[in-house]
Amino acid sequence: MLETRPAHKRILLKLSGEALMGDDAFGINRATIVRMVEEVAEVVNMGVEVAVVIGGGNIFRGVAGGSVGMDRATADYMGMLATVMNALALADAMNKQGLIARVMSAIAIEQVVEPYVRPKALQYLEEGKVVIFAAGTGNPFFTTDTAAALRGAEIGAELVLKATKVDGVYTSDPKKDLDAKRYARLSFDEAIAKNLGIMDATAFALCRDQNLPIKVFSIFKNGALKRVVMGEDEGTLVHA
Ligand SMILES: Nc1ncnc2c1ncn2[C@@H]1O[C@H](COP(=O)(O)OP(=O)(O)O)[C@@H](O)[C@H]1O
Ligand SMILES: O=c1ccn([C@@H]2O[C@H](COP(=O)(O)OP(=O)(O)O)[C@@H](O)[C@H]2O)c(=O)[nH]1
Repeated sequence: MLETRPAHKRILLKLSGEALMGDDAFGINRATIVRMVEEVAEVVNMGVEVAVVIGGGNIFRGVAGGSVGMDRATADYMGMLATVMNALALADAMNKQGLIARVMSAIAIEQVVEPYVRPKALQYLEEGKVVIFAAGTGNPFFTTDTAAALRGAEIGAELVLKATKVDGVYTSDPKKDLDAKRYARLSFDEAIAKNLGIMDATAFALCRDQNLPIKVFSIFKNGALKRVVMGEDEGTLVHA
């Protein structure tokens, strides 16, 4: 008989900023964000506690041309602010879908969103609200993947889910190498040693040290999030 209960109680979902563009050149594609939110709603309605870290590549890319030659830290702060915009759009779409979403920012912008306060985030999750962590880690030279690992560890998530443009971790970048093979699972040590570009080494190392597994799967595949949450065969598991 098929298992009908979720395999995980609390998850940290990392949503790619770039994937929010859909087929557009930059920005947020409405149909894409609505579809993502429907998928999240499905698992929330199954009783899974969901926290989200959202990227910013869709907006940051728009200014990346202008950021050439810019101070790296300044450009990174712009990237973090881009994630705040995405978080607001995502929360709005979630609230329209009937979910209750709360945005918490790692950078203080209190007129816009509340600051990240860990006990408050835990309280929201226990209440069944979706918590969207904005502004990454709040520090330049990091990525939202590392923010996902960090917040995932802080909230005691059982799994970090990286919803991205490819359907798993490959032996090399599948967008450049047609012969790349997908792993069903691999260890953190292997991912780091082989320098697999799907996630940065800081994120992998943090998850490895905290024994927090990562599942990489495609954001474009219908029902993939639910299948991951149900513990079904989907994407690639990176484990200790
Ligand atoms: N070994 C690999 N396996 C899978 N994808 C890879 C690999 N190396 C590089 N990539 C690339 O990494 C991209 C995902 O990383 P990134 O752009 O940081 O995603 P996100 O926008 O979700 O943060 C994929 O679109 C893929 O082209
Ligand atoms: O803790 C963080 C998280 C993000 N960023 C900046 O924000 C940008 C957008 O995040 P990311 O590239 O991870 O988004 P995604 O690839 O998911 O769209 C990054 O390029 C960084 O410039 C940062 O400086 N510190």
